[in-house]
Amino acid sequence: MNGQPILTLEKISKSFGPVQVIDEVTVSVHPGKVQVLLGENGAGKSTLIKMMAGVYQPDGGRILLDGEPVRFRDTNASEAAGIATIHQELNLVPSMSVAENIMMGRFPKRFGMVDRSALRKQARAALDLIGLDIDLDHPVGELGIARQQLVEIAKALSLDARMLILDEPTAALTRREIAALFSVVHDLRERGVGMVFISHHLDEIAEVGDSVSVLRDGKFVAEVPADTPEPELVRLMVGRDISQQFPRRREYTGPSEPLLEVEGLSIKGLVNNMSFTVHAGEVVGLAGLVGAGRTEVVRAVAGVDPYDSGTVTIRGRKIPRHNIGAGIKAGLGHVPEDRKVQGLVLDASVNENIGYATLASTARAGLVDFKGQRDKAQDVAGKLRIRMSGLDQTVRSLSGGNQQKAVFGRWIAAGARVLLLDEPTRGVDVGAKVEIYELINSVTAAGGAVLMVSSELPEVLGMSDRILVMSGGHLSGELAAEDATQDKVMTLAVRDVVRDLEDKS
Ligand SMILES: Nc1ncnc2c1ncn2[C@@H]1O[C@H](COP(=O)(O)OP(=O)(O)OP(=O)(O)O)[C@@H](O)[C@H]1O
Repeated sequence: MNGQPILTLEKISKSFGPVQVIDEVTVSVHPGKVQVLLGENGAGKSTLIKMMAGVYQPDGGRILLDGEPVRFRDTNASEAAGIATIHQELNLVPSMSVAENIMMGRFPKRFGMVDRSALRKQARAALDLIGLDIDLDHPVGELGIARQQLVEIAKALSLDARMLILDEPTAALTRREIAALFSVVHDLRERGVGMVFISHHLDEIAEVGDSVSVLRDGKFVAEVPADTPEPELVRLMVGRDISQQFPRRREYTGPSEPLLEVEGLSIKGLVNNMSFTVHAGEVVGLAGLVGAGRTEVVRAVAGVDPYDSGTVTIRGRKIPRHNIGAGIKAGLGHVPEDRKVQGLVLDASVNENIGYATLASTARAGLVDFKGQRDKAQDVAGKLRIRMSGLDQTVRSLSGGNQQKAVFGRWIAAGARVLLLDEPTRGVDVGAKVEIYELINSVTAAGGAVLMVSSELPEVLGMSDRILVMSGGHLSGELAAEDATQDKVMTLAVRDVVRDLEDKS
């Protein structure tokens, strides 16, 4: 690539204790270009961007800023050099307004008081940089994640950032929001901003990237153009071909008894009279648009949230509402949408997190069998290929995708018979996705039942035996796997939206 890079990591290495996580990796970020970082979960992408941002210091190699060696002691130093990171967990204060967030730490003053009108003017100018037209006084916490992200980008640009690091920015966005984000990215590229982009969605790479640096096990594998065909990217990334993206197999031949029965489930304003059954050996996909009520159904069934009426029956046992423990006892496992908030004890070890639901099942004669539990955790972590230094590593320091595998592992270890999966492969790389699908197969092959919410339609179509579609809190239809297409699912998903529009016109 021509021209001087903004930033170069040159033969950079990093270890945590005895574990070398990055091994002599070189990567450059050029003005007006989007440099994609690609690699499996745990390959070292986050560690690399943390060194660009001054969160971590490398143990070997050099960082060059405009061709000159530099050392970022902390994030303030990298920010002063014009480098900003847009994290997955955003850094905004939810209760404060859009304008206050953008101007945080640099409120304009007049006669010793905050100059509100100057504050609004400067914040508006920041939003104008990316053509974002939102209410300056709106509390940030009430905006959707996509808009919060754009506010953060506007804030960074108003602080004169000339290089943006976008860490899995599309993971929690809808298609339309992704399109809006990409149009901002294209715009910034025209204006000469350099960007680093991390995503596990290979189809986004050609659309948004210029060049791709592929990492495997902390080592540089190759740098290729962003329009490299996806199968080739996968091969570079995981070191093998993935022949079948959705390897659904129906191996269960036992009786198809109902394992999960939901009758007339209603939550005021969110879910209206949902009834459905999931049988032994079955994967049922729950599809719908964001806000259709899918997660609310799953959380109510799992006992996380209360519901107003209806019943939940697991393996013939009626489960009291709002009672997580009763569900677990009946064989229920829940992989929630937000693993950090609901799924994991971040400062506990992998062993403890996986074992959390298992201790009871491996107890012998009423005694807790720690050794048995540990063996089981080791076995499950191995099957899931959780990349870790050992079972005692804290979950907080695992890479994002490996954290997701740990939540999954808990229920596999506990032998859950009914799995509720809410976006089970979010943040998970293509190779590990197939591993998770294989685990879903093994649960159903053993006579278990799976209810899966996913915003990725190909995943729902590829892995479900039956698809329930929700629209506006209702069950708007059901499709057998053989008959389901993206179009048919979408038609059912927007049914209530269309009806509302017709009623209004
Ligand atoms: N503070 C830490 N202490 C110990 N090990 C760590 C620490 N931070 C990261 N690691 C290890 O470094 C490796 C690389 O992690 P990193 O988060 O960079 O991967 P990643 O490529 O971003 O993965 P993902 O796609 O899952 O987000 C992992 O094996 C992780 O366990």
